[in-house]
Amino acid sequence: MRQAFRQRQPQNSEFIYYRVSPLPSLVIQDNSQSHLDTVVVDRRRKKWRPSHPSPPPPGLPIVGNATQIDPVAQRRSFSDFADKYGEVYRLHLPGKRTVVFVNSHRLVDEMCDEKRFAKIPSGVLEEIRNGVHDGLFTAKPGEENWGIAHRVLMPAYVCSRTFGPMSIRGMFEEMHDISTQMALKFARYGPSTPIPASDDFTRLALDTLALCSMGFRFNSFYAKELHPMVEAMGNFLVASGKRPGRVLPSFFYRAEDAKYWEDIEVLRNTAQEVLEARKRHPDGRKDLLNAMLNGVDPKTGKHMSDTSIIDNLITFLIAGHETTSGTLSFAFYRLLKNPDAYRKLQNEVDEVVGKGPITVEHISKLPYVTAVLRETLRLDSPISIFGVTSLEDQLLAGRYPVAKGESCGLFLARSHLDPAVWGDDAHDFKPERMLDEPFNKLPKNAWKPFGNGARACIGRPFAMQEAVLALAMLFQNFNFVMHDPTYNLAIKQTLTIKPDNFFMRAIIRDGLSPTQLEHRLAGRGFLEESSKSQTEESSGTVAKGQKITILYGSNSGTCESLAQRLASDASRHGFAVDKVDCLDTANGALPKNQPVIVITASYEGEPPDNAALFCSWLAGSKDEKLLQGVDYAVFGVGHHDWAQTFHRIPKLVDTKLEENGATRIADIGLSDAGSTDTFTDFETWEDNILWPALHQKYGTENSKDDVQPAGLSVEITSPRTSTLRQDVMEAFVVDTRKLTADGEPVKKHIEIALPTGQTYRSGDYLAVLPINPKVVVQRVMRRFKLAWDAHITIAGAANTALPTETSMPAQSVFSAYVELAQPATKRNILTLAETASNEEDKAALKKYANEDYPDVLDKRISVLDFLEKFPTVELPLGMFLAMLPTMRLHFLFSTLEPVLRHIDLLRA
Ligand code: HEM
Ligand SMILES: Cc1cc2nc3c(=O)[nH]c(=O)nc-3n(C[C@H](O)[C@H](O)[C@H](O)COP(=O)(O)O)c2cc1C
Repeated sequence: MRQAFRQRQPQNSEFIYYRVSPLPSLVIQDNSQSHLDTVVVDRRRKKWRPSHPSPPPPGLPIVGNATQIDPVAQRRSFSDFADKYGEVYRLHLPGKRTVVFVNSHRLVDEMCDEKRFAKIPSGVLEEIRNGVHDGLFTAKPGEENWGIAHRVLMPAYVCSRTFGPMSIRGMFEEMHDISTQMALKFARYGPSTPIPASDDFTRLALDTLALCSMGFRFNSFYAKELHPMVEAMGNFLVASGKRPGRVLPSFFYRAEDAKYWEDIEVLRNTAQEVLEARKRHPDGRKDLLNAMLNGVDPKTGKHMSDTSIIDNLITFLIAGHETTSGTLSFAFYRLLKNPDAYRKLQNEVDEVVGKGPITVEHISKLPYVTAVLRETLRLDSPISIFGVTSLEDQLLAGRYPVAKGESCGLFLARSHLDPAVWGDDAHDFKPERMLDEPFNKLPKNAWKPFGNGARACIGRPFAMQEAVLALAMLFQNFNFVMHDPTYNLAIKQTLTIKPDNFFMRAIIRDGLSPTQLEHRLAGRGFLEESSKSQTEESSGTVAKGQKITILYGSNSGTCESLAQRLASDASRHGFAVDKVDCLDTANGALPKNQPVIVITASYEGEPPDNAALFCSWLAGSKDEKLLQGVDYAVFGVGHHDWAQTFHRIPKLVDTKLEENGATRIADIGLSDAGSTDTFTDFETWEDNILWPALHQKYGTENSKDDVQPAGLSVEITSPRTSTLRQDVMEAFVVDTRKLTADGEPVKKHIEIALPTGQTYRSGDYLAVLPINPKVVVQRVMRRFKLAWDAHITIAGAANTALPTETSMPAQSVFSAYVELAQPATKRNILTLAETASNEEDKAALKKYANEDYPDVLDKRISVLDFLEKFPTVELPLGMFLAMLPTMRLHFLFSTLEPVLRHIDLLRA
């Protein structure tokens, strides 16, 4: 039985008794109580006064707060709790488990005291332990293998030449090898291809770890399929994440469990093969496997056992890949959202590394790059929470009780924003606060992305060297832009967190081709290329005319469409468009020997999202020779409502380009979107100012043959008939007339012009592939609560004549591909009855399917009619679609003689 203990309440002079569960005592579910709601009152004293004003998260019996934690976004749930309950709260989980979460620096600091709290793997870590046992990450306190591995490996991780048999520095070349693969992949994608940041950084981290830890190449940048070990690891981690949340008896998870153990076997067998191969063919590689094989524990004199080596080989992959890739992905996101930091980082790389190859000596000379990573790890710690267990019954901050053996979570996503440490701008990305001097003065335990004490991350120097190298190499050779400039951080959570759906584009700097970049990265000097494109670059001309670059800064699309319009006009004026893209793609690199036309807006006096990096670079440059040789013209769009900053950005770009040595070839054009038509203003500027100035400067002239605006190349298809495999052609209805009086059943005279090549004789049938009336389609959209522009994609394996694996507007599907008016079949109605939530509706529907079915046929009651009549029916859209016949031909019979190529019909 655990010890009860006493505390004097600050608010009054009474003693109250806390006893920590699971004692036979009363659990208070009282709103007046502290966050730490498991405080239990001794039965003798039912009265208990709060030590803190906020209530705990109210939970449900048995499952406690489990249902309030979003299983795919736990971090968000914990943040919401932190908003509501402050610096500390306790959650109740199934199995009478409780976890105390701390969100402030002062409480994290207390929990970092290893005499009071220790890491004892539980939850997900316990599941991972099934695969890697007492490996470093999942070992329990006091396990011998942890001590041996820790002491053998610590020197290997120390980032200095003077320590241990090998060091992280010795792994630089192999890290460089994998970073080069990634850089070349970016280069070969080209500037327009969206790069899935998290995926490519995961490839980088995995391949680097496998190569540096065991000399093994996953070749993720080349292989389409994942290596079996990588796949098994992914499955194993996902399963480990799910297993702690199980609520049913294990019998129900037999298939999942079998797969889980199978994946563990794949991981262990692969690691074992690597180990045995190394033992058979020892080499002098400076990798972790050799460090583990050859290292001797200075304390016990023991070597690591084979099992422990295998456990730790897998552990490195698990602990090191998502964490490092998440850090790099977040760093890119933060840099792209903070142009000043982006520019400072790139300037530092340019100054320190220059244009030559990056060497290991550069790594420690890039303080700003390091600061960017530290600041990223503060705001977006990939492991945003780490756990410890209380070693005794104790009070936090002298007032919050925590029981011996109770689990605790140090929630870095909040403690890293504590204004007491980070100030009011804690949410801002400011790498300056992480430069060595301020960083070294931070309060103890304020920055904990790598965990704590003896159980802190052993891979920290490895990860930092790898990440600094990747950032330096990428920024030395590329500029980056967000693929979607309006993207805002969304988090994907697995074991760690990473940006979800974050895509960027990479534009090679210095006008290099991918081949030239390859030479530079390999330190082989500059490669003169004799390719056609290089020759064209220097002359500035291509077969179709003088090259022109068009750049836009645009959030809501006006300036982008003006840019596209200018591009489509260019050929008529003797110019060939080299590039139309956002201004950020020209950050630090404006082309020479060709005119550059800039079209941009302003937002609250700031640049549009896709021009921020460019403007930051330009505003920060004061070198009248920097842009010599660049010819430019600017058109700006603004709105007079923003009087103080009206046209601020286009005017700024226009003057700063000139100040930095570029030549203005036409006067700035400006349009006020609030008072005139911008497109007309633009055309006037184009025709009266821009093209004449360009002709004068470049000696070009308007094309004589191609005087019409180019327009877009358009292909018209009509996929419905081929998808539905109906051999019909388009015919025009020339005339329709109603032949019957109002109130009588409608009869119409319809006159149709036959398509070319079609003949018709009296008595022939006419087949029509109809379209459902708009009002009926609207009824479906309403019943299924579909937005007017909703799209539907039917999965490929479905048995249907409808198009699959293609996103189609729902309106088109319901208008043209399915029969909506078909009377419901008995089976349809019985299915509807099954999905009705109300017993009366079920009974009524069953009656329709049986004795009243003739009525259904008589009145042609469709599935849609039933759905509207019985709102309690919850039919999934997919089932509804499956019930409907695909649109078929309807046959009409003509009563009259064909007249020339027209036929006349009577339609009843
Ligand atoms: C930026 C990248 C990384 C971050 C943010 C990170 C973060 C962490 C954190 C927070 C812990 C403590 C977990 C806990 O207390 O439960 C940890 C432990 C660990 N990490 Fe890392 N890690 C990173 C990279 C790596 C790499 C590259 C490796 C392998 C080379 C690695 C290997 C380990 C190991 C083996 C442990 C367990 C140490 C022990 O308990 O003795 N980590 N890491
Ligand atoms: C939130 C907001 C802020 C704006 N701020 C300015 C401004 O500071 N100066 C200005 O001249 N126009 C301003 N405008 C007007 C836009 O620049 C103008 O609507 C322009 O056409 C937008 O171009 P885009 O569609 O290419 O993004 C602002 C518009 C919005 C919606």
